[in-house]
Amino acid sequence: MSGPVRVKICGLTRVPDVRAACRAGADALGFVFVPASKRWVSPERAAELVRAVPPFVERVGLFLDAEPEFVREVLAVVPLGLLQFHGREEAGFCSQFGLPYTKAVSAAQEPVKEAEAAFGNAAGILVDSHAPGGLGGTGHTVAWDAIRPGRLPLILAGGLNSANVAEAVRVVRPWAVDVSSGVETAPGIKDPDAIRRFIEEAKRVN
Ligand SMILES: O=C(O)c1ccccc1N[C@@H]1O[C@H](COP(=O)(O)O)[C@@H](O)[C@H]1O
Repeated sequence: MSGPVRVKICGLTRVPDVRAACRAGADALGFVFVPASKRWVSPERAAELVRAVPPFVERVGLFLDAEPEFVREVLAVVPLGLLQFHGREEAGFCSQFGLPYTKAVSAAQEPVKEAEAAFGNAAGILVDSHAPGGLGGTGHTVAWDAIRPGRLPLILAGGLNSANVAEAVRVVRPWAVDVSSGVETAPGIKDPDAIRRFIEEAKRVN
């Protein structure tokens, strides 16, 4: 890792939360296009949310075993800059949309090195506590000391919050951290104070 860790706030569903995250210094915002998720947003709703995102804040679309036609439908309506795949997608699938992508892998099931071999053209590997095929955003942490960053930027997710993110960054030294449930009062409903505290805590680690 070099410089302060980057922070992605994921699972936004409301314009005021988008604005609060940007004001607090978020580097990236995530929009969940997974119908079974409580944080699901329709493409039209996501387009409205993305209109509230200022320049230089990355807009990330999260998918889980979606049909390629659905990803294209979303891209036709929502100007995303990065795709995040959370299911059993393979590298060929992930790279067909003309946008950089990150691949989520389960910390317990796939070491980062193996993931990098399988997803060599990814922009980064996201380590989460989810099992492939299952839903993410569980709020469960992963065993940080078992994670060995490889050559690709590593994004650490899974159960992070303002009380544990500084320690997680110190142990793993990721390129970025990603949080959803740790800054919420309910799924999809973000708490501006929790977002602000989370970003402060993450970025204070040298
Ligand atoms: O947030 C969701 O509902 C979700 C659904 C399907 C796949 C991933 C999902 N969220 C992602 O899971 C990680 C960890 O989240 P948490 O901080 O533990 O709640 C993060 O990348 C979310 O974007």
